[in-house]
Amino acid sequence: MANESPIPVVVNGAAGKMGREVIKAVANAEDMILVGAVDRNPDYRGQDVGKVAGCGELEVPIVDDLQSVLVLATQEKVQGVMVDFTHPDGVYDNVRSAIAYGIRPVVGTTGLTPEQIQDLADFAEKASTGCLIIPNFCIGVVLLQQAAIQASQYFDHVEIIELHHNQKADAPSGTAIKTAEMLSELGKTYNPTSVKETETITGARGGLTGENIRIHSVRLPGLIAHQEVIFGAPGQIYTLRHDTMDRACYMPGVLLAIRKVTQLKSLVYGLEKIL
Ligand SMILES: NC(=O)C1=CN([C@@H]2O[C@H](COP(=O)(O)OP(=O)(O)OC[C@H]3O[C@@H](n4cnc5c(N)ncnc54)[C@H](OP(=O)(O)O)[C@@H]3O)[C@@H](O)[C@H]2O)C=CC1
Ligand SMILES: O=C(O)C1=N[C@H](C(=O)O)C[C@H](O)C1
Repeated sequence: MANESPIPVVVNGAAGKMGREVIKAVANAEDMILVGAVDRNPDYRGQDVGKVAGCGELEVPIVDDLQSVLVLATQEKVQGVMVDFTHPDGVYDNVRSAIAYGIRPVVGTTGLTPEQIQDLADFAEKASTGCLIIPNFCIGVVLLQQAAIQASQYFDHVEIIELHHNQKADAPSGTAIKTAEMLSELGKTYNPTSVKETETITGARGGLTGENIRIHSVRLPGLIAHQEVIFGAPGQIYTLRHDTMDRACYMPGVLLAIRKVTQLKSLVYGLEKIL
């Protein structure tokens, strides 16, 4: 880092649960400089984002106009990065805007459809701009996914249970969708059925992915983020489980992504691809 300029970082969703953690992490990273904080929640408008995040004044006010912050970021000496932890309803437009301004997106927000991800990939490719979409920044989750891929060579039956706090907007979780996609990479058809099933309560068997894997979503206060991948075979059950106890667990992955995206010229989907 010695003589290099710090990476200018804009945080979108800065007043949210994840946004506050990112503000603290970026403020403490010597090779990054926070240049903008955006959030649509009117309760925090104009407030210093460092005070909101609980890490002391940073002299960066929270604003609700992403475009103006992106324009400001383009004035920096080196190309900036936008970290997005907002909401499924706005993330696609946020990412398009950032790429249009040449600001590289690091996207933690889940809920993008496969079509939206493909469209953003095409847009990033045309603009030769790096973009990272990471459904889960936690290393423990990547390890769980890799163990699941290994187990899937030997098990034909698998279901996923994801459990989250009840403020979560999207279901199933981005992590569960990505896990099912990763299990499909072997080209297997999972869960061959031998009986005709009837659901007397719609949804009782969970949501069925294109990989023929069922995902069950639990939403309760008291939870943060948890996932089980359960494999079954005659006479045995193999369960993989990951538990998030504190959102700080995502920060090493977020900082890594901010650094890595500056070296990319296209869109990459998944933390496992940049480790
Ligand atoms: N990839 C990962 O590792 C992780 C991903 N996530 C994902 O990150 C996202 C955010 O999670 P979390 O921090 O818990 O959510 P929060 O609701 O706590 O925070 C989101 C913040 O962003 C604001 N916001 C929403 N939409 C916009 C927008 N279009 N422009 C500007 N600000 C906006 C919200 O305001 P308001 O309250 O007014 O809506 C809120 O202040 C979710 O999609 C979640 O699934 C979460 C944890 C880890
Ligand atoms: O909303 C959350 O909290 C989380 N969302 C992400 C997801 O949908 O997978 C990542 C993690 O599970 C926490």
